[in-house]
Formats: sequence, C-alpha cells, structure tokens
Amino acid sequence: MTSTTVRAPAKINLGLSVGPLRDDGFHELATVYMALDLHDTVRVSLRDDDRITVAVHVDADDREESVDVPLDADNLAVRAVERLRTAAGVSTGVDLVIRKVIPVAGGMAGGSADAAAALVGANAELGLGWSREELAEIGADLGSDVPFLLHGGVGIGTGRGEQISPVLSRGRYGFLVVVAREGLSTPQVYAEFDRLEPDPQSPRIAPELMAALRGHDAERLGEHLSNDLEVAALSLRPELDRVLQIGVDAGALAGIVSGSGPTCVFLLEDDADAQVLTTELWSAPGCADVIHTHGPAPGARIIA
Ligand SMILES: C[C@@](CO)(OP(=O)(O)O)[C@H](O)COP(=O)(O)OP(=O)(O)OC[C@H]1O[C@@H](n2ccc(N)nc2=O)[C@H](O)[C@@H]1O
Ligand SMILES: Nc1ncnc2c1ncn2[C@@H]1O[C@H](COP(=O)(O)OP(=O)(O)O)[C@@H](O)[C@H]1O
Repeated sequence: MTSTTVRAPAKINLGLSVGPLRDDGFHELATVYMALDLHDTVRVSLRDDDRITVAVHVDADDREESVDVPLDADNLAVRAVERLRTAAGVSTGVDLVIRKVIPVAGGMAGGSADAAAALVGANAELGLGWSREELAEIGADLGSDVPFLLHGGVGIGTGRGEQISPVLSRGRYGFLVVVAREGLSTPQVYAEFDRLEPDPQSPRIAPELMAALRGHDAERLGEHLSNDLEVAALSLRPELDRVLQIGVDAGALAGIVSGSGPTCVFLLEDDADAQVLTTELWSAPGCADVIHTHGPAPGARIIA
C-alpha cells in the first residue's frame, strides 16, 4: 500500500487589519501572513472502499488532554478530501493520519494546515495533477487561511483572507510561540471585535511593515506588528495582556496575539535570547508550552 506524507506550516499574521462585516458573514481583511517552521504532517493513503477515515496523534504529551480535534466528517482534512473527490468526480476511499504539532484553536490555522496538507496528499495519491491554484480554490471554501498555507512564505491576504499575493521578504526571523492551555473560537473573537468596534475603517497594510520585510529589519518589523483582533482576544482572555508583558519585559522585540488567539508570538532580536525568554514565559498565566521556531517557511509540500 503506497502513501504520501505532506507537511503543512502554521501561520502568524504580522499585520491583521479587519474591516467591515460583509453580507456573507465574513470581514474584509488586509493581512500579512508568515508561515512558520512549526508543522503538522498528514499521511494520505488510498483504501479499497469509499470511506474516508482520520486518526490524530498529538505531539506534545502535556497538551494531549486539552486537544479537541474532530475524528469524523467535521475534521477539516476529511472535509478537504471529500470536496476534492466531489470536484474531481472520484469516490476512492482515503485514510488520513494527522500528526499534530500546531496548537488547536490557537489562531495559528492548524485545522487549515491539515486541510491544505490533505489536499496536496490526496491530489498526489489520486493522481489528479491539479495545480496549487486549483487546490486553493477548493481550500478557500473550507477556511479563509487554507490558500495561504498552500502558498507559504510571506503573503498578503485580501478579501476574507483567501486572496493571496506574494510578498518580497528577505532573511529569516526567530519567534517564541506561547501556547495557551485553552483555545479561543475564531467566530467568537470576530463577534467580540464587532461589539468593540462596530464601525471599522477599510482594512489597510502598513507600508512600514512591508519596508521592514524588504530590508530584513527585525527591529522595525517589531515596531510595526499589529493585530486588530488583539483587543477582542484580550477582552475574552484578559490574562493574555500579562503574557505579552512578560515576553516584552524579558527582552523580546515585540509580542503579539496570533490571529484570533490565544497563542502569543514573540519576535526575537537574536536566537541566543530564546532560552532566557522561554524560562520567563513558562511562568506566564495559562501557558501550556513555549516553542522556539523560525519563519518564513514553505507551504504544504510532500516530504515522503
Ligand atoms: C483570524 C484568522 C486570521 O488569519 O485566522 P485564525 O486566527 O483563526 O487562525 C482568519 O481570519 C480566520 O480564518 P479561518 O480560521 O480559516 O476561518 P474561516 O473558517 O474562514 O471562518 C470562520 C469564521 O470566522 C469569521 N471570519 C473569518 C474570516 C474573515 N475574514 N472574517 C470573519 O468574520 C466568520 O465568523 C467565519 O464563519
Ligand atoms: N484537523 C483539524 N485540526 C484542528 N482543528 C480542527 C481540525 N478539523 C477541525 N477542527 C476544528 O477547528 C477548530 C479551529 O481549529 P484551528 O484551525 O486549530 O484554530 P484557529 O482557527 O484558531 O487557527 C477547532 O476547535 C477544531 O474543533
């Protein structure tokens, strides 16, 4: 029995500008995504019948009991294969085995990463030969973040975040990721944003952020990280304010809530700072894990 193993990255939003709520229930966004060296892997193999099955293994023992990933047709990787099969007009069954590293419901798009990986893996196993753009179109219906996770690197997301254009970015950056014990629901965070900010402006990307990326200027990048959802995440989870404070006091260039949270991400000036910062951040309220990682990283790709 053959199989294809695909690795897909987590993302952070270096800039997340949220505009008005649209008639379709989504907000107009202008965001700068960066993919990180923090990956889920999905192994895809074909079955003799037409069933789609999924198994999930969590990589961090201490997070195991807090992980809430559906093991049925609601799993985003299963939904991705289902959609691809329908679009391609095939009914071959597929087994999916997910190795989960990306924090669940953490604002790092782990479910979307699994969907992106499943699309790439099933495309290969079924021999469909679809392009990344074609897969992205299917992926966008499952999650606004999916097209970016197929793309990887650094990208601007517009529309509801699903329209991706590449960004010129030099060099790599070091980050510490503080995983929270309990996740936050993305729709709830957007609803809290609407409550706090009933009349938002059109979304925009700060030119200074783009200039920092072009010039590989970590200090400038730190000054211009921004996230319009942060105030909503802090309102729902006030202790995150303390987490951000601890990281910045301990020497991070900047700290930000990742997407809809509650994961907090700290930009490092130097990888040598990681150890001291990690020790400090472990004492932060609600902290389940501290991960040292880097970005940008490639999008979903076959590793075996
Ligand atoms: C906030 C962001 C930032 O990149 O990511 P996460 O922090 O969740 O990873 C995204 O906008 C989340 O994208 P994703 O997690 O794919 O969400 P989706 O499944 O598309 O949408 C879930 C729900 O979030 C809200 N939503 C999402 C995207 C958007 N532009 N406007 C919205 O209002 C809607 O209520 C929607 O029903
Ligand atoms: N493969 C998957 N991995 C993680 N979560 C999934 C998956 N499939 C469905 N979900 C559901 O999607 C929700 C959001 O998960 P996730 O993508 O990790 O967070 P976020 O939207 O904050 O980035 C989870 O609460 C979970 O119930």
